[in-house]
Amino acid sequence: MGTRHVYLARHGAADAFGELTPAGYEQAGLLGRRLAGLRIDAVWHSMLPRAAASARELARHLPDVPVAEAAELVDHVPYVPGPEEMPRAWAGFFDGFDEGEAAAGRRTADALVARFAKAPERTGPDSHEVLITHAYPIAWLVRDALEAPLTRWLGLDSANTGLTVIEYRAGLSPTLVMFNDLGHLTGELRWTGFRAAARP
Ligand SMILES: O=C(O)[C@@H](CO)OP(=O)(O)O
Repeated sequence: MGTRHVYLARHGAADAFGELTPAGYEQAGLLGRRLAGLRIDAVWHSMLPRAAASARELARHLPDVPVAEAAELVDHVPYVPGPEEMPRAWAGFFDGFDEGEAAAGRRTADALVARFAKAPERTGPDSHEVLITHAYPIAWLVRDALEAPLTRWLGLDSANTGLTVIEYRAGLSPTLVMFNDLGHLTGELRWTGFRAAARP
């Protein structure tokens, strides 16, 4: 049965202007080395500079693999919970979000799923794509794969270059193979840009 292998990663660490930092380049290079042993058909990236630079850097380890922008991978808030489903801890986060922004985010989220989260034909060939994007689109694709409630994208954070793998097969629920794996990073690079409060 044809399997669509999707390797998702958040870009490397970025500065306050959204540009990749030296540590971010190192993280992206290490992710490239990790992926170098795999068959990869294409690298797609968000149009934002931190994602585009990460994709180019990791692709140095993937000779002859095409690298291209995909509009659906842009950073966006995929779903704004309604008042009755809003987790209390997140309520302040959505202050100032108007309906137009929420609708635009939802359209992008739908387009993201339509393009990258669909199973191939049952008899189709395997495919292997790397997507370099942002924390919220990754959270949305994981939520979609788990068929979890729409609000469940909240709290599914990714570290810089954290690797998430999802496999899609016709007629089956998607398989979440790994989430936010940092096995390619060592030492301080594991923690650069990491947002969890429990940093040692
Ligand atoms: O700002 C953030 O927290 C995330 C949201 O997706 O963006 P980025 O992964 O680009 O840092």
